[in-house]
Amino acid sequence: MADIIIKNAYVLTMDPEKGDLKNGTVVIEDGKITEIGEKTDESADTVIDAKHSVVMPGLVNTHTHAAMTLFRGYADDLQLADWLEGHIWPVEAKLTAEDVYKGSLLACLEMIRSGTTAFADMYFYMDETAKAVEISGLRASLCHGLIELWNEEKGETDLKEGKRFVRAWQGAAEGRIKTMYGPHAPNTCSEEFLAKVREEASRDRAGIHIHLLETEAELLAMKERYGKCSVHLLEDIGFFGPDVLAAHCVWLSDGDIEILRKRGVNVSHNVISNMKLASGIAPVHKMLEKGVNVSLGTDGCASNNNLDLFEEMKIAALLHKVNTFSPTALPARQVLEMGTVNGAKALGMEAGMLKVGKKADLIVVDMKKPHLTPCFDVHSHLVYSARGSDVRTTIVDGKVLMDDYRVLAFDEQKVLEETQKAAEELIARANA
Ligand SMILES: O=c1[nH]cnc2c1ncn2[C@@H]1O[C@H](CO)[C@@H](O)[C@H]1O
Ligand SMILES: [Zn+2]
Repeated sequence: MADIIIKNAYVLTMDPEKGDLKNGTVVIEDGKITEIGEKTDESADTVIDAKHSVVMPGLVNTHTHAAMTLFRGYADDLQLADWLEGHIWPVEAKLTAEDVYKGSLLACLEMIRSGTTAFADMYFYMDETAKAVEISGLRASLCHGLIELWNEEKGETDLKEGKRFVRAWQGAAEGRIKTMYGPHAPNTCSEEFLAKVREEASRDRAGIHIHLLETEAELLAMKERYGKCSVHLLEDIGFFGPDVLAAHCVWLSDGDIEILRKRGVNVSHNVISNMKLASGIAPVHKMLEKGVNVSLGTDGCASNNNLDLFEEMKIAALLHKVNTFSPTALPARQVLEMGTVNGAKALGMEAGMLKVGKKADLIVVDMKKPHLTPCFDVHSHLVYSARGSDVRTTIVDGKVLMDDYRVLAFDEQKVLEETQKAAEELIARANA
């Protein structure tokens, strides 16, 4: 007997060998996909009728700061340095562990509702984010943000906490939580510190999540300090490898792209954050052409201002078209790959594709909506017309987290009320 059967669905497998099934069935047992086909002889405790719906792999958000939902809409329309140093960091200084728990739980709620099944996060009080992930049922790769700022003592304290976190949570929540090291960026951490982080990560067999060449200011500061850009600096200290997740990568030269490709570095493209903070346009089409693994991230809610990866897919597809003056750049299918397969690869997760043996991390998208009618091409609809709010059912690790728009993991109203209150109190403390 299986656990869940999803029937009567348009099955978008994202598996190039299998393709799509117009009217198919997906069988789930023990957290994994055990069967995909036209029909099944199995029976199950839970049968989901997915008529007029698409079943697809859950989306993977490869760069966010979940608890920053607390700052949603708090500081908009500012220069990045002013935004971060003048507005966000002063409020972050007043954050408590409880705030981070509430903000993270709200983020998990938003992700469950908008079809994200896994995410990569870098922040502080990460035990709290891990607890929120544990309760919500999502999958995540988490790290404590290390912001050394050339202060040896702070570097040591941060690294110690980063290590404690890596060891405490690796493989937790029945394997749904992975941990990484999170040096903030090459222009906020010294060369020596970055080398030390690399060493510790290798020792612990944990990956590394870092912001990389997000702004031109970073590029200029690096050239001034080291006479080379961030990518060359990291290459020279042996930092790169397929376990590195680099967020943004906006200001890359062709030579930098070649280094990232050669080292198998995973790049998280955070198109909305880059547009909102006017950081620039990442050379995504070039990276994809060269074979770099590029996935999608929302970044935190202070620079987005939501966690809806459907929006991210659409805007990525559009921006790179206008930027290259080529309407054939980043077609819908490729953008779907970025949101699913590539994301799962970046986080080293056996998901991102509906295939027998893969983790049962999947979503059901309701296609019986005015903005999704008529439907000629499901891929096109998912990228150009659908929204996160069209997701009706979210399943992670074979567990139903949202069933036909009803969130089961926790009390949704309570999360909304408590986070609103926590955010108001936090801002009041910061302004006191
Ligand atoms: O786009 C960004 N660029 C640089 N830093 C960021 C961005 N978004 C969030 N943070 C900051 O990164 C730290 C995570 O540990 C936090 O201080 C967060 O505010
Ligand atoms: Zn970020």
